[in-house]
Amino acid sequence: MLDSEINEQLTAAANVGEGDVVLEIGPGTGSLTNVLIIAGAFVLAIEKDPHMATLVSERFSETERFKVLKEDFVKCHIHSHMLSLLASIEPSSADSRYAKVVANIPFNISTDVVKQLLPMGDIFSEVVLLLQEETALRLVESSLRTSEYRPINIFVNFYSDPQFICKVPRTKFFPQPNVDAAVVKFKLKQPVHYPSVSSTKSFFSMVNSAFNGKRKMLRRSLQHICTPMEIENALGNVGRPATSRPEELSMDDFVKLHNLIVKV
Ligand SMILES: C[S@+](CC[C@H](N)C(=O)[O-])C[C@H]1O[C@@H](n2cnc3c(N)ncnc32)[C@H](O)[C@@H]1O
Repeated sequence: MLDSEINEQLTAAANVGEGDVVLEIGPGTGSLTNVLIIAGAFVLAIEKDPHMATLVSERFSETERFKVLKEDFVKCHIHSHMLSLLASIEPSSADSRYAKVVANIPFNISTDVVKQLLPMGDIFSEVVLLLQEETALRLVESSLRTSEYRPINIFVNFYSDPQFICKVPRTKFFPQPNVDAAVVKFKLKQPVHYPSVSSTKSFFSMVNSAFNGKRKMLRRSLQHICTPMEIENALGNVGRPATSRPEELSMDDFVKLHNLIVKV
């Protein structure tokens, strides 16, 4: 069972208020759901365990502000569910076209959640998650020239502005796990504000190839795209040395490099 303080922190981090539409993943018995509903939100929850889903649906049967889908988040068509929910709710403010995600997710689906939700800036304004602290730091704080800098950091910054809200020590949980957690907020960019690339698919494919040979220079690891000479010239145009390795390039550098060497 979670300390109620954590549910309050998650709800406050997303600034949940009257009329907000919130997606919750894995409500369990509904302790966070309850805080969200009290804050005035309409909650759409996705719960994989049918028994839990029935329990939580019974718990909130008195309110019209709660709906639960008995589905696995990883296989669920979030986009269509959210669009029909948003269309069914009377808009109370200009911002009510956008929903929020507030969730205390099982840690084993953290990457799936981040990869699925961050590119949904057309329906969500922010995604607030309780993550394992180590994952939170890797997603939010890893920066250039560190051994932790990975394609997922480029992905996170492409689609959002991430913020580490607070650490949640393991002592706040019962039973106590053997890792600490953290609240993280991803403010999602709207699609018009994504960095300008001709194709996101080819952009992330180039970034992944670059990091596949992490210790390799880009002029070697991207040879399947164009010649080493063309890569060196493009790096020069980006203002980077011809011998650059992937961990030396910021997201903006990768965007510029992609636009110079990939013709789609
Ligand atoms: C750590 S979370 C929930 C804790 C709950 N929010 C609370 O405040 O007590 C565990 C819940 O996520 C559900 N769950 C696990 N994997 C899921 C998935 N892939 N999709 C949806 N729900 C999932 C589990 O059935 C369980 O109810």
